[in-house]
Amino acid sequence: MKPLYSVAQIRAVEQLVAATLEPGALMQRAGQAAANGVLALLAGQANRSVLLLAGPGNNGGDALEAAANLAGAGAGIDVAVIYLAGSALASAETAQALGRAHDAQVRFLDALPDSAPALVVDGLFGIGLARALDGAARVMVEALNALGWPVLALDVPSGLDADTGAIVGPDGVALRAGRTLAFIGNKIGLHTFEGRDVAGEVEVASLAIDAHYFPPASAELNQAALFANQLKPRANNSHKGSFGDVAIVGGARGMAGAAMLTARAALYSGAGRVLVAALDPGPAFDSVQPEIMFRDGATYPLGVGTLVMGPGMGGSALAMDMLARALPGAAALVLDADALNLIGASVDLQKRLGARTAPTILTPHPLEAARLLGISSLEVQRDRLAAARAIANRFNAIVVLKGSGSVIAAPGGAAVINTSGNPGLASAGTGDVLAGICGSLLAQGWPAREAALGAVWIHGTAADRLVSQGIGPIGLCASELPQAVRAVLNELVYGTAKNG
Ligand SMILES: NC(=O)C1=CN([C@@H]2O[C@H](COP(=O)(O)OP(=O)(O)OC[C@H]3O[C@@H](n4cnc5c(N)ncnc54)[C@H](OP(=O)(O)O)[C@@H]3O)[C@@H](O)[C@H]2O)[C@@H](O)CC1
Ligand SMILES: Nc1ncnc2c1ncn2[C@@H]1O[C@H](COP(=O)(O)OP(=O)(O)O)[C@@H](O)[C@H]1O
Ligand SMILES: [K+]
Repeated sequence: MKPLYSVAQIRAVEQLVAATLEPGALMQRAGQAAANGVLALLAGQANRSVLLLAGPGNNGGDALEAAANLAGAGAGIDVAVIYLAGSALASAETAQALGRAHDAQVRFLDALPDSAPALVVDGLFGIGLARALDGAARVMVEALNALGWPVLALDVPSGLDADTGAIVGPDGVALRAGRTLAFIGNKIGLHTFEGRDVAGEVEVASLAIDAHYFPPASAELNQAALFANQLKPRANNSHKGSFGDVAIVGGARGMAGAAMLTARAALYSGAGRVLVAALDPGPAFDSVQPEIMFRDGATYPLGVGTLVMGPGMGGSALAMDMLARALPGAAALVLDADALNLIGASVDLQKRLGARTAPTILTPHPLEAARLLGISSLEVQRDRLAAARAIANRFNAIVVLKGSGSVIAAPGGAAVINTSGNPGLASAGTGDVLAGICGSLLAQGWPAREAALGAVWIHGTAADRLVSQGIGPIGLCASELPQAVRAVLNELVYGTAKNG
């Protein structure tokens, strides 16, 4: 498991452990871990200067401890500190760390130096950040963001909400770090919304705290281990019926492409047979992918198999009627795009959705999630975990809240945050592909939660693979994903993929 903790949980662990140790011991461990991290990053570099920013609280204390350690490390490092003391008295631990930094002959500066240090260490604010950055801290963060000097954030990049991944506002700023060294445990907000961009690569320094001090994690990071029990090699004696039927219900006039992308994704991720139940007579076949069959949506039986409803479905009376018929049925459902918008606008459809007993996956992007919850997309983004959980609980379904750091939530269960994927996916049609993978895995017998976890991980990993081959992120097309999805899935099942 790759656990994620809330700030409240980390605080509780900190209190329990601190009571068993000498005062300041945890801060000293954090400072030592930070210094070790800096030394590792400086290995082999000619530039040996490090600038540490220390804020008024204990995050600042960590930076001061790290500065003292680096100055005393005998590694030829030029250590400079900018200490932005607050109006209130520093904690005893931070005051002690300040004394150690002075004793170690660390240079204290009043302003940013003229030339770039090898590394900036951000100890301005950690989990105690209570409001948007202002005054000197804000000026410094804006200047550093403009300069683009490499930054190692201690615990949390200053300005970021460690619970939600939002930049603390209103009108807030956060220091963009290339790396973050999280203390005690990994934090939710480092991995979703703005968090991935602001925190960069995240490493955890547990400060030698024993596992028994930790509560059950409030979330975890997605990894192949979470769905590995479904990755089964195929029997020789199998046939197309062994791997399920997926019908894509969509493709209203002018939007056939969305349904085609979903169908191709379902095919390339292993469904036995893939059909498009089209809302518009449109094309009779897909000339690129002739394996896909086409049916008239109006008469298609909606009560069996696996249906992916929504891609290019539109908001017509027929679309509404098909949803009303499918929701009470026994078909496993993936509901995406227009299906979600229709449900968001209809109390009757919402009731039918909530009453379902067959497997159901909802794949909203933030605006679709907002419509389902009757709030704004900004509110969804401000707490993505809470939004995904609320939809899962309200509609008794597995939910994938899409976007950077997609959140997968199950009713009453812990949420999972996905780490694969990149901005190459930020183009029209990639969500249709995701819905197709979800439907395909459901049709192959995966339980809904594993299907969602697997689909999101594979979809993101496929995009990462394409980018590593020079295909994107700029200009990566949704139609390029299915073949990469096939490669990733086969490697997972037949053993050569990294189970990251
Ligand atoms: N305790 C321990 O054992 C350990 C703690 N650890 C470390 O401590 C960190 C948490 O420390 P923390 O609680 O002191 O909070 P921190 O993030 O330093 O900021 C709070 C300070 O900032 C102030 N302030 C807040 N917002 C502000 C703003 N916008 N603009 C200006 N000021 C603002 C606030 O004062 P306020 O003005 O709100 O009264 C307060 O002075 C944690 O992330 C980890 O790095 C590790 O060493 C492990 C052991
Ligand atoms: N910056 C990003 N990083 C990672 N994944 C992303 C990013 N932007 C978009 N995605 C993913 O791409 C897909 C986009 O889906 P969606 O918004 O529904 O697009 P569409 O409806 O046009 O297909 C989702 O799976 C989403 O998580
Ligand atoms: K910080």
